[in-house]
Amino acid sequence: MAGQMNSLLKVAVPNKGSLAEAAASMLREAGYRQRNDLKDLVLVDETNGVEFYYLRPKDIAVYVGEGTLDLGITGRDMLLDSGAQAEEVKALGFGGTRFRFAAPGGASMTVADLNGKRIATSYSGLVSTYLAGRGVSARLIHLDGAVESSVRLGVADVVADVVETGTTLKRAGLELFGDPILVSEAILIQRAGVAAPDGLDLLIRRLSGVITARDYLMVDYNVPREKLEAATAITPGLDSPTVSPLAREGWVAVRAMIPAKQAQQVMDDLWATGADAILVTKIHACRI
Ligand SMILES: Nc1ncnc2c1ncn2[C@@H]1O[C@H](COP(=O)(O)OP(=O)(O)OP(=O)(O)O)[C@@H](O)[C@H]1O
Ligand SMILES: O=P(O)(O)OC[C@H]1O[C@H](OP(=O)(O)OP(=O)(O)O)[C@H](O)[C@@H]1O
Ligand SMILES: [Mg+2]
Repeated sequence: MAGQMNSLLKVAVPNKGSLAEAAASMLREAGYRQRNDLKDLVLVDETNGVEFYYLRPKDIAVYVGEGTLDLGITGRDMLLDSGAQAEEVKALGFGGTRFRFAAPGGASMTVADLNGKRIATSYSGLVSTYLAGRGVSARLIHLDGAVESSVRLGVADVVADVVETGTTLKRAGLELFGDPILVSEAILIQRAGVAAPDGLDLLIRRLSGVITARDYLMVDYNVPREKLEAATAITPGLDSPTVSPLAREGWVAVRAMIPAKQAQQVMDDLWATGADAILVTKIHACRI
């Protein structure tokens, strides 16, 4: 198969930071080779026709937007901040954050209160676009990190930063205000306004397989035939559940995929309906 490919698909992967490990794990789970040495800058996976470039996550949209690399994994917040000519192809379901304003006593503030304020952020592009869209005029103080300390240290009145658990903000004595500027997660990006590169469909199918295998479990159970309708209403499956005959008179076996987060509730509900031998198993890989 590799022999048929005339050129390798060039994919950028975060080399460090919050997304790096999760991105590499997802690619590994999808069957791609990943680097073992964190100092490697490039890894060629000839068998799968892909070349991985390990780059700073904030730079990835730039490389993809310029067309030097075909695809990249980065954060949605980073893509929008960069202003690069790249677009989101697929959300990857990890690295979830919110991008928020916060200030001391922020609980009583609104976005309109930002007029004339100094806002510290590492995402100046994202914040200036947001403020311009709302007719707010503020001074942006660009910092590379540890933005939460800027207010205490007197260089800013407000911060606009990535929030995951909110612990860092709380420690700095800051309170959130306004709607989230952006809900972010890791995404796959490609150059905007050009045809999809060869190999994109296959990569997406593989990544989708990993996401589905993480989000769903398989449930098997036996149920009296007269309870089948009630039971399959609880486990409709993605398409339709598989129903098979059982040697046991009047009973059938059912198999369906269920959302992993609801597994315990589904088992309780099935049991209450009269099902038994309820088994939940992990999906290792799939193509849906
Ligand atoms: N807990 C988190 N803190 C920061 N960013 C996170 C977190 N979880 C997910 N992300 C996402 O990861 C990306 C930030 O990547 P970045 O490489 O800046 O991470 P980092 O942990 O801040 O690394 P560093 O500060 O070492 O550069 C953004 O898309 C952000 O939304
Ligand atoms: O809401 P939390 O769960 O507390 O996580 C969010 C914090 O983590 C990140 O900082 P990081 O550790 O990357 O340091 P940095 O600011 O120097 O990038 C981010 O910039 C926030 O400060
Ligand atoms: Mg950081």
